[in-house]
Amino acid sequence: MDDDAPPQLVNTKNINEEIPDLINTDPDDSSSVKVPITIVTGYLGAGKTTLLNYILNERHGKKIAVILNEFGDSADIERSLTVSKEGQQAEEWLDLSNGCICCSVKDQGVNAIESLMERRGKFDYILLETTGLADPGNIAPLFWVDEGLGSTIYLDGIVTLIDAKNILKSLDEQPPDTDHDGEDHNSSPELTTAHLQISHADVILINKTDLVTPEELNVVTESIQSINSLARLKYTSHSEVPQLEGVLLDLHAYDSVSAQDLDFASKGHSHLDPNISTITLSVPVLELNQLTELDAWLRSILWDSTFPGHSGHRVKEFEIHRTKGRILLSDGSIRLVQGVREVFELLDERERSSDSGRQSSANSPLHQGKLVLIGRGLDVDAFGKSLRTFLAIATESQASS
Ligand SMILES: Nc1nc2c(ncn2[C@@H]2O[C@H](COP(=O)(O)OP(=O)(O)OP(=O)(O)O)[C@@H](O)[C@H]2O)c(=O)[nH]1
Repeated sequence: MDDDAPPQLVNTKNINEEIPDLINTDPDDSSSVKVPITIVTGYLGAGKTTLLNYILNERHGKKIAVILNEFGDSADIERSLTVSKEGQQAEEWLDLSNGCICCSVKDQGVNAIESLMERRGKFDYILLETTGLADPGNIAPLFWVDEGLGSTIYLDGIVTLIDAKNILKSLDEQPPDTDHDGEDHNSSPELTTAHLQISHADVILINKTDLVTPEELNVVTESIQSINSLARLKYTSHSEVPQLEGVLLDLHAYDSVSAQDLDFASKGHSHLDPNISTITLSVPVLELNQLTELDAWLRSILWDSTFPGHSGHRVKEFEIHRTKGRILLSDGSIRLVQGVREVFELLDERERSSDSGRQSSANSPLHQGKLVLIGRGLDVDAFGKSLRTFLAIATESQASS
């Protein structure tokens, strides 16, 4: 964030003195409610800081805490997890005139959030701006899994900003040979940071639309949708998003899966990018006991990057960044599938809709289940065949035993 922005900042050096007032033992108050966090990512210069300044200066009725830091890659996260709190705390806390608070942190990713949570009650939303080189797939599971930070925070969504003028160049860049942790766990020399930021996004803001022609914008849109057909797209100039609610914030992207989103993803977007794409698989109506097989199939493709029953060497055939699905069961119930990289959940829709206060009636009925996968090297026919075969073999062996 620029040193000279945003305006009207009031320095709250003595913020710690206010903490006792914020601690409330009433279980019904805000301190027992999980706080949503939205990750704002995007390549260098895409407009992330401009977006946060915009949000911090708008009157939106939310008390938003912003964290700016160097949440770059898994090596950064590990470092920040192991550094003691007294270590290299480099925070600057600012109270903004519209009720937001802002925390500028350099390399204390997880500690910054823990320290922020000590100020609960002062804010009801967290925005985390990552560096331009961050891979959101490394960061998202920190807030999603139900332990550690995940017990006080829930991941609401990942917003990726795109520089409409430069994105095609960024997608063509030669990526580094390995990740920062020295391991080639993406196993793909073809994917750039820009690919990863697009493939993990729940919302994509195509920014800097003032710098391109409508024709150029169409090409950019097609390229992005060919990578990630699930994300909702929004066009912006100077990162201005007049309505935040439901567009950037409060998406519930990790605890709900709407039939409309899956329908949209399967609308046959072109496969322009040779490396990475979105595929949609139809899943037949399953018996309750077939969920075990579905779970085993998902573990194989997400944990081992290979189809179950694959003999011989376990080579990584593909990599999956994002998984979403609605599975219909013969008893009329629905299971939701949510995944980021190897972390995934199979959720009962009824529980989730009451959890998140959302009603599933917003979802049009599907006659069969759907599973949407975003990742590298995904061949829709091979995946469909593997899933059908695996479920059929399991059903046959259950019938004969
Ligand atoms: N013309 C134009 N310029 C923009 C727009 N959005 C942002 N900018 C400018 O682009 C530059 C980079 O914007 P930032 O918001 O700093 O981008 P960032 O993603 O935070 O950049 P890094 O922190 O370096 O990754 C700034 O000079 C902005 O004023 C836009 O929609 N149109």
